[in-house]
Order: sequence, then structure tokens, then C-alpha cells
Amino acid sequence: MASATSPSSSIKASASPNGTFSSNSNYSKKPNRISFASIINPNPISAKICNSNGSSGRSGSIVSSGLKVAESTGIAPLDAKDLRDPADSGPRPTILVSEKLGEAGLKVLRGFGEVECLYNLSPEELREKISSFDALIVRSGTKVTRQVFEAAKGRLKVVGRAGVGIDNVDLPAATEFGCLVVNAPTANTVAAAEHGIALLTSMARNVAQSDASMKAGKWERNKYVGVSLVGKTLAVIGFGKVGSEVARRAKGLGMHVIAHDPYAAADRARAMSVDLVSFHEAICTADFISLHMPLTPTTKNVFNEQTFSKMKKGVRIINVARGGVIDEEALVRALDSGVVAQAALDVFAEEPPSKESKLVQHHNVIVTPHLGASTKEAQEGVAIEIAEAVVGALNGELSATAVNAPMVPPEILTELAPYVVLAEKLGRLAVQLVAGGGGVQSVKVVYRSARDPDDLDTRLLRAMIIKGIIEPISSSFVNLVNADHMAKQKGLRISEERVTIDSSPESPLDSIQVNISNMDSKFASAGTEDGHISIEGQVKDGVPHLTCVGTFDVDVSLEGNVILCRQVDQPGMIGIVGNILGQHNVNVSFMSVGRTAPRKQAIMAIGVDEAPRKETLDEIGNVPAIEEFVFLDL
Ligand SMILES: NC(=O)c1ccc[n+]([C@@H]2O[C@H](COP(=O)([O-])OP(=O)(O)OC[C@H]3O[C@@H](n4cnc5c(N)ncnc54)[C@H](O)[C@@H]3O)[C@@H](O)[C@H]2O)c1
Ligand SMILES: O=C(O)[C@H](O)COP(=O)(O)O
Repeated sequence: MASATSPSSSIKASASPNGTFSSNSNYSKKPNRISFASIINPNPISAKICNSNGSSGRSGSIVSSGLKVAESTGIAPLDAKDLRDPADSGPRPTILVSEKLGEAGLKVLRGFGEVECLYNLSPEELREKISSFDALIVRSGTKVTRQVFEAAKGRLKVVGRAGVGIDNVDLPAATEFGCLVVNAPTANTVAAAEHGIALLTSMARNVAQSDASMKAGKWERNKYVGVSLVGKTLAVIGFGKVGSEVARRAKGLGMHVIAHDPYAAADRARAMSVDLVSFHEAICTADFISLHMPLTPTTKNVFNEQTFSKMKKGVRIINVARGGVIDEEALVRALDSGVVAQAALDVFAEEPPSKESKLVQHHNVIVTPHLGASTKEAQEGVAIEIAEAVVGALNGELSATAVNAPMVPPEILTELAPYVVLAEKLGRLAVQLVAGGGGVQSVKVVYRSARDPDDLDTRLLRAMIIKGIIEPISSSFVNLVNADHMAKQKGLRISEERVTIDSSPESPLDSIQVNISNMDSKFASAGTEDGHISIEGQVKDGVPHLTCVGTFDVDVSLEGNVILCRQVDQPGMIGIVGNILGQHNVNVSFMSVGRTAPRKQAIMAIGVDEAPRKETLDEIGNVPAIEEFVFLDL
């Protein structure tokens, strides 16, 4: 008799904390983090998002418009009535807005979920409240730390940064917790650039100091003689969105503009008649230096004692980027010594800076309280941009402004959709074929495609294979955000190979093969000569199919569950097994037989709608010609 090697029995003991092994257990039994299927929803009807109580499905699900990328850069407000399915009576997602957000954005959010605006929360208050929210929207004032993600207890699915800089969000922690971070990168560019120019011109002409002097009753025409801008060299550090808009405006003022940006394209600079130069040349030759790079470990305190000492005496510095890129104490010393004649600062290492800050109080410094993005227009734009991105993410769409997940163009998402489903199912099947279920360390994925390897974006597929492999055998939750991190954490090495085949480039892929290296299989026929467990699948008419097990060709649609039997190839086997299943009321959706040679060995792959009971599996195992079989739960 062949014994049934059902994965449920072997995996139960070691794996799932609730002692069960079921398909979609990620939706119903995992913590309430957004599932991968909610970020990129392979099901065009509804994206399941777990409720606060851990249940899932239509009550608590959010209707998805399918595989599309949120058009979050468009700033026309969405019609609130379009955002949720009116038939969906489940609990609405909860959104915490922790800093002032434009009304138009709030309207978009209110059309979709329960919105609470709680400004000025202390870090402790934020940690206390966060586990009741699916989304958090912040500006630069809220520190979204690891502790916040921990306190969210898996509920928080998306953090929306209503602006550009994400240095106040702990991205590695967000990624580990599978929380998507989106920002609003475009709507405040012009506002920040205009503020930079405002600071540049007012600093050069002592507008702030002379205004204060007059208001103090003085008339000091000789004291506030300024410097001209025309013909002076402005060095823009960080030639991105804001930096290049500052450059464009400074050229209009007749300045000679140079820029330093290790990642900027030279032709973009050339097109604006801006010379891209080294950091050294920029800081040594400039009369004015305007900062527009992000705050990163590399840029932190990049303006320090040493760099100030190399600057032209009397240089003037503008900072509307981030305070942390300047060593503020070193700047005070450079101002005192006259190396830096003036500074105009919108941002500070610590915000708000202390009232006694020597930098803020310095007579050659003008300051604004982080107002770069604060125009009515920019704030409305940013609010809509972030609201649409957050709603899109909660709706199961991949955001075009995702910061910690791959941004995949909509047309690619659409054509990859069925392969994404196939990839997860192959991962789930492959791990169930491993004897003992766990211990998988090395997986090789082979993608066969007629397209050029560079034309195939496999990140989604890889993430889904990882999800398929990890979730059935652990309590971990895997999505597009944290898949690579989870694989690394579990010591799972995934290598990918793309094989170009002679076929139609119409479809992105011909097949996906998943090989688990150096593991024994509970279904020996799934093994290859070189010691791998190998399965392969294809998409046929939009439906994922299992097409190869070990060295056997099969063809079974991966829609329900699968029984694989190895048997002696002889007449009547399909009837015998089909009969047993029929007698036990198990509906067969698909059957296919692959064999090495007539009357030798064959593999029968049977698709079944429901999981057979143990007695049914025992009866199949008692058929004398059946040598081994396995039930695979999809
Ligand atoms: N004060 C405000 O209210 C305000 C408003 C908007 C943006 N900002 C800040 O301005 C900065 C720029 O914003 P953006 O929208 O232009 O971003 P961006 O990403 O478009 O541009 C940043 C540029 O900096 C470059 N860069 C990265 N590391 C660098 C380095 N070591 N040296 C030089 N350049 C480097 C990048 O290549 C990129 O081109 C960000 O820090 C953002 O947070 C502030
Ligand atoms: O990075 C940004 O977008 C700006 O610094 C704006 O920050 P704010 O939203 O706090 O005004």
C-alpha cells in the first residue's frame, strides 16, 4: 500500500502556530498586515484585507479595481463616491492623519475610510493609538520609528508621507513589518524651489534684518547694503527636482549655475546650461551654495568644519533640504570667522530648534520654520497626491510612489498578473513536496521566455514564489514589501535564471520552473537526477497550470487542490482513482497522465475541488498499481 503523504500531517507539528495548514491561511489567520494580494491583487474582484479581529473576506475586504497602479501623481481629486464599493458594508479602513493635511486630500480619504486627524501627538500617544489604524499619514514632524511599527501589531498597512523627504520614517523597519511607505514627491517641488529663491534674494539684500530694524524704529540704510546676484556663481548641491528648478530660476536672475549630484544625468544639466562638477569644485568656487539633496547616512553633516574651510571666504549658504546635512555647530563657527558670510535656513537638525540656538540667533542668519512646501497650492497638491496613493495602496494597488516596494508600470502588472498567481502556487506546491516540509535553503527559479532577459521584470514573481514557499511552513507574513527581507531572514537563497526560448514574445513568459535544491521529496517522482525537487508551470488561457513534476510532463489546472500519483502505466487507472473520488463526493476538475514509456511508470495529476478525507486518500493508496501519491493543498 502506498501511504498518503499529505503535507498537512507533516507540517502541522512544526510550522503554523495555530496547528493547521490551509490554503489562504495568510488571509484568515495571520496578523492584520496588508497581504501581498492586497498590494498587488491577483483577484480582479476583491482584495482581501484582514480586519482588526483577524478575520477576512468580504466583510472587511476592500473592493479593488484590479491590477493597476494608483495614479497618485495626478492631482485632480478623486470623486469620493467612486472610492468604495457601495455594496461593501464591512468596516471601513481607518486612517490616522497626524499632521495638517490639505482639505482636498482629507475629502478623498473620508470618501474611503474613517479618518482621524490627531495633530501634535507625542511619540507615546502615537504608539498607543497606532494599532487601531490601517494607514498613517504624516509630514516631516512625525517620527515613524521602529517602535511605532512594533506598536502597530501588524495592523498598519501603509504610511503615507505627505511630502518628499522620508528621513522621518524608519524604512528598514517598515519593510520588515511589511508596511508600504508611499510619498508625494512632486507636488511641492515648485514651492520648495520658490522658497529657496526667496531665501537667496532676501539673504543677499538683508530683507529680514532690515525689516526687523525698521520695525524697531530704525532707518539704517548704510548698515544693510547687500550683494548682487547677477554674474555670481551658484552651486546647487543635489540636482533633482527642487535643485533643478532652483537652477532654472537662478539662471533667470543672471547667475552662473554649477551643480553637484553624483546621480544626475549630464545631458539634463547640459540642456539647462548647468555644469555638473565635483563636490570639491562646487564648494570651492561658489559664491552661493544651495542645498537640495536628501538626508541619508552619506549626506549627514556633509557640510562640516572641513568642508567649510575649503569654501571661498564670504560664501553664502541656503538650505531648504534637510538640517541634518549641515553640522550646525561648525556652521556657527564658520559664520563667526567670516568664512561663511550669511546663511538662509528653512530646515534644522532638530525641529523646532531650541530657542537658544546660536545658529538661529546669529545676526548673519535668516531663518524660516520649515516653510519650503507651505504654499496653499503645494499643500492641496501634496494632500491629494498622498491621499490617492494611500487609498490606492489600501485598495490593493501598487503605488507609483512606493518608497520600499518595486514600482511596476501598470501595463507590466497587467500582463504579469496570471504569472503572479502561478508563481505563488508553484512556491506552495514545491514546499509541500519537501519531505518534512521545512529546511528549504536554496531555490532556483528558471523563467523561460521568448523575450530579451532585460525585458522581464521578475521582482513580483520572485516575491510571490517566496511567499508561496514561506507562508505554508511558518507564521510569517510575506508581501511584496518584505519578501526579499523575509527570504534573507529565513536563510532562503533564491537564484534566478532567465532562459530565452524560440517562442512568441507576445506573452511575457513561457514557463516558470521552481527547483528546491538538495532536499528529499515526499513524492520521489518530483526529484530530478541532480537531486532537486522540480516543478514547472505555465499559464494557459489565463489559468495557471502545473506542467511538469520532476521529469514527468503533466497538465493540470492549478485552481483547486492537486493529487499526484505515481503508478504502473496500465489500462483503467484513471477510472479506478476517479471512481474512488466520485464515491467520496470529491469533484475532479482535471486529470492528466504523463508517462516515461507505455506500460512503464506514469504520473497522474488530478485536480480536485475539495480536500479529500483521510479515508479517501487511504483508499487511493490501497490501489495496488499506485506506488506513491501526495495530496497538495493550494
Ligand atoms: N524645505 C522644504 O519644505 C522642502 C520641500 C521639498 C523638498 N525638500 C527637501 O529637498 C530635498 C530635495 O527634494 P527633491 O524633491 O528635489 O528630491 P529629489 O530626489 O528629486 O532630488 C534629490 C537629489 O539629490 C541627489 N543626491 C543624492 N545624494 C547626493 C549627494 N551625496 N550629493 C549631491 N546630490 C545628491 C539625488 O541624486 C537627487 O537628484 C529633499 O531633502 C527634500 O526632503 C524640502
Ligand atoms: O520633504 C518635504 O516634502 C518637505 O520638507 C516638506 O515637509 P512638510 O510636509 O513637513 O512641510
